[in-house]
Amino acid sequence: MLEPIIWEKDNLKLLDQRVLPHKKEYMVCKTVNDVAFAIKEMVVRGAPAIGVSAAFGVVLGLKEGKSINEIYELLKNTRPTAVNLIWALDKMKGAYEYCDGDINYIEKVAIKLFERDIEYNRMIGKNGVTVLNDGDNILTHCNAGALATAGYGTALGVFKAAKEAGLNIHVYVDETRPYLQGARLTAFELMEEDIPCTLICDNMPGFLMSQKKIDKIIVGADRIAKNGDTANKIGTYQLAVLAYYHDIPFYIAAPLSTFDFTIEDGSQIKIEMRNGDEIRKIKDIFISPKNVPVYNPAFDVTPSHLITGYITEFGVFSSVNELLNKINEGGENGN
Ligand SMILES: CSC[C@H]1O[C@H](OP(=O)(O)O)[C@H](O)[C@@H]1O
Repeated sequence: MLEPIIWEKDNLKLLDQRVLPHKKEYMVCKTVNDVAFAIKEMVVRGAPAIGVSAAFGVVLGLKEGKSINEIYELLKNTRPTAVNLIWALDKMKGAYEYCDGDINYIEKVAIKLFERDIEYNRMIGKNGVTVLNDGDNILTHCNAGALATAGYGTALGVFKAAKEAGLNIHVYVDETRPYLQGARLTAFELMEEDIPCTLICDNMPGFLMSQKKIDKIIVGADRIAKNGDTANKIGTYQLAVLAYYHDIPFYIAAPLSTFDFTIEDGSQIKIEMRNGDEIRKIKDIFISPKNVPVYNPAFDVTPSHLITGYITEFGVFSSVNELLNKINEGGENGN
């Protein structure tokens, strides 16, 4: 199993996703500033992975003697869209206040968040298998795999669980410009897992759908509002529109920590705008005029009416209300 995040007591090792798949290098984070840099520069990326890394960043910051509020603000301001970041920071701040700053207790909380992410991902995987059929061709976008989480994956966790369940599936992987999470990370993960996949350009899904070559779409998420509107990697919305037009089921795979019940709908989700050179360049080579104006939102928002279902650790739900009812019936653990 890939290990994107390794906690080693006094440092946090993060697999540098900027150089995958051809280089496997770890950035060793010894300070909270190192972790903040790693999140902002996408050394580590993916909503759950960002949250878990920030949790360990809190531990490193406290060991440096920084105040919890200073650490919280530093990490909170790295990337604005994935709610898992603030969710993890709130968990860590709550633990700090509960144990009055006992570093050993706080470290245990961070480790628990890491372990639970993997556990919940496996549950998401198993629940996701129920929406698949043997022989399905599934399209995914960006990377919602081990590299986007503590080490198993949400959307890719479904594909892993499907393989473990003996289903023969095939995955179309779009490249996902400009950071190329699909081409560089998802294709890498699926090849490592020996899950049949085909890499396509971002402009090809519509043609595949018109040929009826895609049976389902499963993607990850960065923030899901109370009404089910979902922020995910830029390009997700247009896939959902195409899926709706072609009557193809469109699923979001995400843990409860990605749901933001403090916001009513997607209009309240802050969309991260990233540096224009991410589009102007590929591997530091300009592919456009150096001073061409650029628009580079890292995410877009898919309205809930385009989403068939939400695959979570509690099960598969057609709406967020259905998920909330399940949780309220069975308590936090949903059973
Ligand atoms: C497991 S959800 C991962 C989610 O995060 C990605 O964004 P980024 O690579 O910019 O951190 C993308 O939206 C994925 O769906």
